Amino acid sequence: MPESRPQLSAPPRTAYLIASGDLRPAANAAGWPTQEALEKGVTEAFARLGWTVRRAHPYDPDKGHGFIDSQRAGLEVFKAIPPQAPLIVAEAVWQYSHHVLAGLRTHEGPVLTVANFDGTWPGLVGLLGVNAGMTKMDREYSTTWSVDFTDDFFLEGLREWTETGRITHDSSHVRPLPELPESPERTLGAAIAGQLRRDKAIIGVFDEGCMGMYNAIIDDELLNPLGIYKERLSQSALYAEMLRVPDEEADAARAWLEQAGMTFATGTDEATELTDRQIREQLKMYIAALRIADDFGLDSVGIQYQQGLKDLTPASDLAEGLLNNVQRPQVTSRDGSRVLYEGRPLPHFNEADEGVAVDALITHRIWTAMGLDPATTLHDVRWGEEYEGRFVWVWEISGSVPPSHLTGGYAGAVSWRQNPVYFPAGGGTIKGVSKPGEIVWSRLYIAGGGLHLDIGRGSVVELPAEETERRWAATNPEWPIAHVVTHGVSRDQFMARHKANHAQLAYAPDAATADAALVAKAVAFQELGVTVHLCGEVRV
Ligand SMILES: C[C@H](O)[C@@H](O)[C@@H](O)C(=O)CO
Repeated sequence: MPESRPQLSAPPRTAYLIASGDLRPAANAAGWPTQEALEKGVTEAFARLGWTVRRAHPYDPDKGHGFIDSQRAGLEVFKAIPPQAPLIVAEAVWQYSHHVLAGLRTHEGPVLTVANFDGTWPGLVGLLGVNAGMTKMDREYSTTWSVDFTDDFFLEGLREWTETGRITHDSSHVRPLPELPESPERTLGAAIAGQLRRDKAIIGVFDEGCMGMYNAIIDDELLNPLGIYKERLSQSALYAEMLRVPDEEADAARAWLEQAGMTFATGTDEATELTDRQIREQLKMYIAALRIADDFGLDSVGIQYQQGLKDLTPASDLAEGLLNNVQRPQVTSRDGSRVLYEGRPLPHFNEADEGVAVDALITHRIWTAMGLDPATTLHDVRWGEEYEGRFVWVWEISGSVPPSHLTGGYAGAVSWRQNPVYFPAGGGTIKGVSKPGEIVWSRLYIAGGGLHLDIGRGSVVELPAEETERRWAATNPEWPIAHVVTHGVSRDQFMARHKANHAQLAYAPDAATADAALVAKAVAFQELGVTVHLCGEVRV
């Protein structure tokens, strides 16, 4: 018989604190000082309310951090937490949600996720990821964030949570998609949805479940009614195909990129610098991904890259940004007889995020039908600060965007080595500054057992070069940056509402065209049975 465990009771005015971490030891050790500062700020703020914060798991001196660094570790930690205790999930780094979701699923007390509003490590990204995981599993939670843990918004939120077990946020910026008048965009959206349902499409997933992102897995039973089916592929097959690509083909792709104006910041130290060998392997991955996509007739593809591949070969980012761009080095079938996906992107969903896969596929089709640049990408919702009186987000995906999104296009794209903390085998990014312009932003997510889309308008704005450099230095300078202003959505409204670590964006040439494209996209999703929410100032 399994032994029963004694019932643990929750002490009064005490919250337990857990910290989910990365799976990669280097990332956990590097982010630990920032996590300590967050926990100190949170503990002091609770103390002011007469509450004690008790850490539920210790710092490990051998590992150099105090994060929960595996699902198993998470299960063990939860055994010692009284089931009814108020529980804080504190996140200052990127974290793998599955480390704690099992425990959170059955925990009976109120849960509060909290992050430092700071760009040093992707803690806000981690917070949004775990929130989205709990949203998908219908686990109730509250969430908050703070720059220095002394502001009224934060303290008032903690007071409310300690008194009621909940924090209420302002969601007055969200409304359902209303009945829309006849328009060419409405017709287009409905037609794109009809075609997808009728003819169906395939998204190819090279290993599902990247970095513990439970929220980024869309179950087939939710996905298939949209007409979208998964082709489950293995990263081993991708690597095997890379081995078949001759050096000359990869080198021709590199020559094409350099001809187009892209530069590579290369060196010779494999451990810390970007090398010609790494770039060659990355371009073999680009070619191999297109060939496998062609073999399986894919409409979109995603490479998770992490677990496994990161220890074998350089980062997938260079391949990913190129796949999402219309103009890119030409790739033929293995026998050289056919150009693959000629003159168009093969929409790629980074980190195998299937919410991105669906969004990118539909965006690609609508933007193409409207004669717009269909290049679309996700970004991490990384951080942000006010600049001259308005809040400007740092949206910064961890490696690459399609070069047409950058000021200067390929000429504005520089490839830097990925950070050894996350990417031991190196590889180059596609770094640059996203061009100023009008955008449609969105996110597909699972809530209440169904699919939802939040969609809004925004602008990518230009900031002075020094401000861009400051923001890069405060985050990851090797990654592409977008200075995003969300229309009619404040920082706190966005943070409270957003159900993903990622946000999708696509450009339009002017505001009126962006409004029209948003209508077509919203209608397409609605026709597919997705519940559409308009966020902020949106003209429909
Ligand atoms: C390298 C990092 O782990 C990133 O991959 C991470 O911050 C994310 O992109 C999460 O969306």
